[in-house]
Amino acid sequence: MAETNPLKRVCVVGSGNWGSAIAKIVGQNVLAHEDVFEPEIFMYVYEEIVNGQKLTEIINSEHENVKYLPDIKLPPNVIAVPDVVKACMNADVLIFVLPHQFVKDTCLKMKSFIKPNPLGISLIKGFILTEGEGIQLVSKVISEILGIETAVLMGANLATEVASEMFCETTIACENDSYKGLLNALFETSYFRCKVIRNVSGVEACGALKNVVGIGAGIVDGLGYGDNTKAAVIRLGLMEMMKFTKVFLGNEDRSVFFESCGIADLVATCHGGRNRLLGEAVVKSMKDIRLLEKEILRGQSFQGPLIAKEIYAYLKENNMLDQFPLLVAVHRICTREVDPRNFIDCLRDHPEHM
Ligand SMILES: NC(=O)c1ccc[n+]([C@@H]2O[C@H](COP(=O)([O-])OP(=O)(O)OC[C@H]3O[C@@H](n4cnc5c(N)ncnc54)[C@H](O)[C@@H]3O)[C@@H](O)[C@H]2O)c1
Ligand SMILES: O=P(O)(O)OC[C@H](O)CO
Repeated sequence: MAETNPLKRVCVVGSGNWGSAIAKIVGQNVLAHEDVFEPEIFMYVYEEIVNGQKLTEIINSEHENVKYLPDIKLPPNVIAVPDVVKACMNADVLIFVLPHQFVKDTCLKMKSFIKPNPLGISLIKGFILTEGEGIQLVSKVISEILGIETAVLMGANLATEVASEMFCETTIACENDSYKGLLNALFETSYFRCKVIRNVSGVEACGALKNVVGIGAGIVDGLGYGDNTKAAVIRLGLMEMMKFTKVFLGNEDRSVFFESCGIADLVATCHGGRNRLLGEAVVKSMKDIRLLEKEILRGQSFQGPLIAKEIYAYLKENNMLDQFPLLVAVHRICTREVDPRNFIDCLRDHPEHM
């Protein structure tokens, strides 16, 4: 009888700023739990040429993702693989950490090649908008395409700070309690404190929505307002996040907003996130946001504008635009339909004040 390997093989699907930072943690943790995991992990890298060399070759020789997470060494047991099928085919655990617009295509490529029942974990903060189907949670799309159970991990986790081992917390959500030990073994470190809860959809909604509020925080920074105004953006943004989660998901569990994925991630993003940078840039320059993304992030991506568009489509279809003025204004400012200077009116006239 063929022997089955009891050790679990882990694959990280994605290798941007956050993908590389989490690969560092997971790479170290699989070595610390050699009775549970295979010692090597594969990291799927969307191949590109950097300084005349393939990025996968640079990562595998220098153990550094010089483009997306420079100056941070990855453990040598993190192996960069340019073919997603080869990266995922023997995996028992699939960690998804791609910008959400690439999730569907990537999962469709993986679909026929994965093992029967791997556990998926999505670290992706976004929604997926499909023509005719509306918006969906990323974890749901992964689960539907691949036929797997998908947990989520979201929190106040600016990747560069995590990679530099500055203390932070995160929230993991999984409906199946039996995975709790495995999830802690994969992700927890002395500087990355994980709390495992059950509310998958609530945690994921927080992760997506805070990116849009983060742009709003950048807009008030760009307009020259101070901390009180930013606090108003955070508060009104949080109220809209709670309301959206209730109407979109029927999820009324407010406790999730007090976890790291909720208020903490909102505060971190509104102060130090890439989406905040975009909001500020949109006020100071009339350039198209895709050009700003290229100039400011040089390959990384702002997820906020796409998420704002996805939310806008949902609200429009459901005749609820007037109930979410902050989320709607961010979308209209990003598309240049509305002058950023009008953003303060939307805060002043917000229904929360009525
Ligand atoms: N960066 C952070 O601080 C952070 C923290 C928490 C969560 N997140 C979330 O993690 C997710 C991934 O973000 P990131 O920061 O790791 O990425 P990133 O924005 O740094 O980089 C973009 C990535 O997309 C890849 N890519 C480009 N075209 C592609 C294609 N056609 N197919 C597949 N991949 C392609 C690039 O190679 C690169 O790895 C997002 O949902 C983001 O919101 C980011
Ligand atoms: O840099 P941002 O705005 O994409 O936010 C990064 C993380 O989501 C913060 O937790």
